[in-house]
Amino acid sequence: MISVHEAKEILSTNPLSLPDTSLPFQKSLHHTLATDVFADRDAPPFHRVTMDGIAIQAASLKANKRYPIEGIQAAGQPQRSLSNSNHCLEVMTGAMLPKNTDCVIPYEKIRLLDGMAEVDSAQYSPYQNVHLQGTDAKKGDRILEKGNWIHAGKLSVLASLGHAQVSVRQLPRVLVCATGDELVPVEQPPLPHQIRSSNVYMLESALKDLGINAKTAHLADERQELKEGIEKALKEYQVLLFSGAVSKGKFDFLPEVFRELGVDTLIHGVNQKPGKPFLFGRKGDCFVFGFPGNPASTLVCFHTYFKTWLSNSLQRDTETPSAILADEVVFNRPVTYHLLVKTTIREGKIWAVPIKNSGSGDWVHLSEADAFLSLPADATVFKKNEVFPITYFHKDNF
Ligand SMILES: Nc1nc2c(c(=O)[nH]1)N[C@H]1C(S)=C(S)[C@@H](COP(=O)(O)OP(=O)(O)OC[C@H]3O[C@@H](n4cnc5c(N)ncnc54)[C@H](O)[C@@H]3O)O[C@H]1N2
Ligand code: MOO
Ligand SMILES: [Mg+2]
Repeated sequence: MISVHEAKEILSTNPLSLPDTSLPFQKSLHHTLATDVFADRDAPPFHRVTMDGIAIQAASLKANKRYPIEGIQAAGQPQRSLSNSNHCLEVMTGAMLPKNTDCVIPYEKIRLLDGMAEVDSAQYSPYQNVHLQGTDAKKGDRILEKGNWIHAGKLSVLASLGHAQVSVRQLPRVLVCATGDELVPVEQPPLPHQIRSSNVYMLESALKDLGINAKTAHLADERQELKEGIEKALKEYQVLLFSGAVSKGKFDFLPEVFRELGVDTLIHGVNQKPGKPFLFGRKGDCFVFGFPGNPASTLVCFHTYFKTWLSNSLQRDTETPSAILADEVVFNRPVTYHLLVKTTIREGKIWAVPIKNSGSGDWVHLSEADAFLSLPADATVFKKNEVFPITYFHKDNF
């Protein structure tokens, strides 16, 4: 059976080819930038007032000096000019610093009386409380890079730079398909031998976190139904995510049906726990992921394989975070062990606390985990304080 590393190699040599597309910037959230983005002007574009108060010339300051007020410079008004160096203009946060002034004194440090502003002290220097033009970026500077993931902060940069349309990598059309005769819809009371379908919603939600609005389906453990459903889906979607029916059972028809439909199975079985029967294949430009049906297996394989593969296909910049194991773990089998954990931050470090659970079918304790550590196959004792790669379930980033 191949290792996790070998499986990832196979995935990385079979990327999905995704064209670039132009989107209104509000719709670009969670997409990957396809171009660098440059500043169209300085940031800030003018000397920006940072406190509500008065603007004066710093050189004119004396303790208890009274400045006649010439008027108000509000945010959004063209720049005013101070006509007398012993006068002041009231200024509001976000306004242009008026011409012939170089310092802002906040209202809390002055008294307003009869059209005058009296200052407390002379302890102000030039450009105090002023955000100087071009401090953060100069016109032409690169602000965002191709491959950046667009989150709320980056989306606001696109707005600030006037990118009403933005060039991004297209996200794939994905179908999430549950399999199994035992599954009933959430709204339906299950009979004693039935369970509620949950993995499909788990995958649908995990995809939403990546900006992908997937369609969902449910196919019975019935060869012909599976064949017809999948044949159609292979033509309509770029990615099919299945949960269940990939192991050794008499009704685990997926591997066989894929073969019959001409899907080239590139991975079936990985030396890992959970998720041993994981399957990956392709037919032309349509890619197929068969996640083992146990809920923890489905979720761990989604993150380990699908997410990594998508990020690679999108040429997105990624990080490989790690965390400190908070308790010793012994695992006596030579397989990669994806250990469910809950993370906490203590003394500025990320600690991973193992979640006790009864195996990959235990969805109750799965919900307590926010990540998993991947413990290597070539060791059995994993000591407290050792550092291992971590994958987060809920982190926005890849
Ligand atoms: N003889 C062997 N048996 C099994 C092996 C093996 O190697 N040899 N592998 C085990 C492992 S590991 C796993 S994981 C499971 C994987 O099974 P399948 O992918 O074939 O999935 P199913 O048989 O369809 O279901 C397994 C389990 O998961 C539940 N399930 C499935 N889909 C959903 C869903 N959408 N929502 C909620 N729960 C779901 C299903 O009811 C079963 O309980 O096989 C082991 N067996
Ligand atoms: O390895 Mo399976 O994925 O645990 O039940
Ligand atoms: Mg099975």
